[in-house]
Amino acid sequence: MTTLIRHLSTPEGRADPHAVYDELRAMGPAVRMPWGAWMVTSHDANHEVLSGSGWRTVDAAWRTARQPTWVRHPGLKFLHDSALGTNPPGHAALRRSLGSFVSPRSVADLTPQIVQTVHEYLDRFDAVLRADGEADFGALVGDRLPMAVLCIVLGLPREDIPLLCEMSRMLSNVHDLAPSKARMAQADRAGKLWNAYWEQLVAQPRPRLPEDSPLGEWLDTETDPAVRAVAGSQLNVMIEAGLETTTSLLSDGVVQLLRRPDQAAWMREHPEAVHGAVEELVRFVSPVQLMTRYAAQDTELPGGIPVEAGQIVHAVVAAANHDPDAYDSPHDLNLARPPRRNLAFGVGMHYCLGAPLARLEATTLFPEVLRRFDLELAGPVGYDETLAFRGTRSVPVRRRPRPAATAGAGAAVAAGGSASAAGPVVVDREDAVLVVTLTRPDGDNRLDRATLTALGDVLTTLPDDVAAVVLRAEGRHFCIGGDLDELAELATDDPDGYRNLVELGDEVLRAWRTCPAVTVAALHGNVAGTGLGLAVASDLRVAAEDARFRAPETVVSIPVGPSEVLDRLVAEIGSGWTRAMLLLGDAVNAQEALEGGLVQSVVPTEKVGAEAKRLARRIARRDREAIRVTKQTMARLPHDGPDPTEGTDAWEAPLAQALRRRISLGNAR
Ligand code: HEM
Repeated sequence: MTTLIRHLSTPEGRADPHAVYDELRAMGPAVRMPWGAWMVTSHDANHEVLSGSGWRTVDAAWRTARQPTWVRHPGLKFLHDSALGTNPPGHAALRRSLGSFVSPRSVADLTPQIVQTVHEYLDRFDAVLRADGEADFGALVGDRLPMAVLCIVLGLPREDIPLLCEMSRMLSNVHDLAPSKARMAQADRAGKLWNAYWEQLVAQPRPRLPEDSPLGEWLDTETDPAVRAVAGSQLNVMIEAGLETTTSLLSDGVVQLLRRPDQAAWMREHPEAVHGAVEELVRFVSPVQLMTRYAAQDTELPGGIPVEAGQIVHAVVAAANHDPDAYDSPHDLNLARPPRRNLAFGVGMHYCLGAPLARLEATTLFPEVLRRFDLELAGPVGYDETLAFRGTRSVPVRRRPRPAATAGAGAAVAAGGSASAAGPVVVDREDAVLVVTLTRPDGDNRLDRATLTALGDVLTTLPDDVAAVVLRAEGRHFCIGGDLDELAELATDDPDGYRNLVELGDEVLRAWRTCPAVTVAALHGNVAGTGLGLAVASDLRVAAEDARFRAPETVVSIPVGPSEVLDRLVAEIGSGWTRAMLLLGDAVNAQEALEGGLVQSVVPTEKVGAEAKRLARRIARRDREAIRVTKQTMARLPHDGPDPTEGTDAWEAPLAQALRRRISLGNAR
């Protein structure tokens, strides 16, 4: 057993502790450690020990009875003054007082500032990567960003970030399973430093705190003397709890995404599913590996194992989060995994107070890393010695070499102003504005495979310095939808090709919706089916007076299934209007579209392109970063109604059937 546990501290064990956790799990529901404590690895046992009424977190009373010298260690003193190291009845007041810093409301108010900070740290990382060809994501982002965010949340001076990181990291040694004397001594030194820092921070008239500092406000308004007496300890533990954990999630999360390009690609393609994807990363990484509890009285662990009052149990949540009885293929990262609550943020009365904040950081950072960089690991990942945390430190990365560029199949890109006439899509560049024109007037700009591919190419090769993209069309109509004839033929002759084309349509609409530049659609004539989807996936929509909007599918006996078009329609005009458009199939004219929120302005038909370009040029003059962050923030807002992209598979068969029926009836559009 000693050898097995020791292996956890070796570089191999730190890199992959699950081989050991699996072995421990195979030994039974609870395993006795050489130092007399029990260790539990199953999901059920972890859940019981962390949230059952017969268990207590290790507190001052337990320490005094068994380790009377604990009071000599400031780090342990902070811990047992704080919510994290306290049991009822004292715990509730301490937890309540900390809650104000990280309530969902406070986090929502600070979101723009936090999102901005994520970008700022990625810019710094980018600069080093450009200059040196390689950069340590762990040191430059994972280590520092969580502290920068904590400084915003608490209102601490930003120049203190390096000192706070240093102190906090050394102090967190006290949470480890069996910290060495050297690591305890390091924590003790850091504890003294913290005491001096805290005194200076709160000394009246508090010159070190920014004017609107939440901590300053808290110090002015918190009246409970029991809470005030331990304010410094509480703040210290809050920082420790928020730093080490979030660092591991951000750094190790990126490691896992780089190791699994298929999962990274999935995340890129499914921005709408980022919350579930982050929960899976939290489960997979489990920044807190284990937590410790003691039995309040003589009791039993699941499996009938007797435990005496006061005896210690280590709940290995990292193992519980990889328990095959709780998760299918638990050692596979699967960002599309059906939701099931994991234990990474704990469970029960000590459930993580900072979870909304950590989630915000992660849901902002991961997609942004994937959007901005194509990275690979440039060397081994470095982990700390700690067993209690994942302890991810250095993550050396470099840009992945690009395969030789291939020209877009159908998009003709003209760099300096004049557009080429080839292909179903023509692209014209005017400074920071790109004008994309659908040029298949003969086919009423139907979105066939060639047009979708060309549009997709435009988006994947979009230069970074393009601020806005105008989408317009030649001919009588903007776009009358997908090419149903092409789809119907495929549905009959080539099921794979058919499925592939349906997916391509959704992918292009998704890419258009998540385009980093602002998109402006100039809409005239008929705007129908997938064409309507392109319109509603655009950020801004200008309608010509002759524009008519329509979702004609049910009129021609085609069922409407979960799709980007449906998702966007519900988000933009609400489910009532969407229902009316889908079920009646009637055309909505420009004025009605304006009233229903489908477009934001209506202009004379001959001016629609010029008006869209005017808006795009206005956007191009704005601060690029402010626009980008705002667009991202908007994309995060939930819309009402269920996720319409769920259950796509169930819809594909009826659609194919309907299309085949069209062919057999010779039912041309
Ligand atoms: C990915 C990031 C994070 C993870 C995985 C995580 C995990 C956890 C876990 C497992 C617990 C329960 C400990 C126990 O039951 O003994 C906990 C508690 C706590 N966490 Fe987090 N945490 C994270 C981020 C944060 C952040 C950003 C903050 C603060 C801003 C924070 C503040 C706290 C506090 C104050 C507690 C103690 C709550 C109590 O005892 O009532 N955490 N966290």
